[in-house]
Amino acid sequence: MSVSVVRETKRILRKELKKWIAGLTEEERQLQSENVVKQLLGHPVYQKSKRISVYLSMPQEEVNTEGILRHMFTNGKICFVPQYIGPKMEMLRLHSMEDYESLPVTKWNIKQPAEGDAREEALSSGGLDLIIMPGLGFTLEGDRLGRGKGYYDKYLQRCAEHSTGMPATIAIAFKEQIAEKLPVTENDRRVDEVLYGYKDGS
Ligand SMILES: Nc1nc2c(c(=O)[nH]1)N(C=O)[C@@H](CNc1ccc(C(=O)N[C@@H](CCC(=O)O)C(=O)O)cc1)CN2
Ligand SMILES: Nc1ncnc2c1ncn2[C@@H]1O[C@H](COP(=O)(O)OP(=O)(O)OP(=O)(O)O)[C@@H](O)[C@H]1O
Ligand SMILES: [Mg+2]
Repeated sequence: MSVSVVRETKRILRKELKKWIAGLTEEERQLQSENVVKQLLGHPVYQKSKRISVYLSMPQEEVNTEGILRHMFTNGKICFVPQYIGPKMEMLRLHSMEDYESLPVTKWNIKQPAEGDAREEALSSGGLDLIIMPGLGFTLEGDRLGRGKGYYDKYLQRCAEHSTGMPATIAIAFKEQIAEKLPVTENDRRVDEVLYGYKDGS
């Protein structure tokens, strides 16, 4: 597939996946979120990680990460969250649930630290052990379709070039976000593992 065909295919797939997710009921999304968060909290890679980046979920669109935040703050993990400004994304320190609640939302309805908010930045303060990855679609081999700005691909590229080294990556998803195959280019980085929710709670 040529680069432009991949780009167009990704665009169509993003639209389809957004529709799929929007078609789930609130209850289904909540049950799957609880299930996949439980899998993550029991995962040995999460358990041994200290410095962890987690995305702040968009209501109705993504696996809800509030349970992860609560667990991190009560279990001595050091929490970093994305801040995207223009083409660039950083991971900045988040201190508590109160800190989380007080964050402003971006024009895409994502909670994040305001521009100019002076916070510890992950790569200049020791790097990350684990990144919990958002996205619209995933394969079980770790291919990932994001929201189309390349923020995470570029961030992982920076991590790879940085002295603190490459963090582990675990994606969390609704089972409806799992695809057999996804179009990818050479900039797309695979995630180490994809965890997804089961509606029956098993
Ligand atoms: N919760 C959460 N936070 C996150 C991400 C994410 O996927 N989930 N990101 C992961 O990257 C970064 C933000 N990524 C974004 C990617 C696209 C658009 C956006 O403007 N989307 C529009 C228009 C797209 C366009 O103009 O081409 C849209 O979707 O309608 C916003 C943020 C950082 N924070
Ligand atoms: N490491 C990189 N360096 C430079 N540009 C990159 C890099 N990774 C991705 N890009 C560019 O970013 C744009 C969006 O990439 P892509 O369509 O893969 O986004 P995505 O993976 O869906 O988004 P995200 O990573 O933000 O969730 C593409 O034009 C791509 O070439
Ligand atoms: Mg990509």
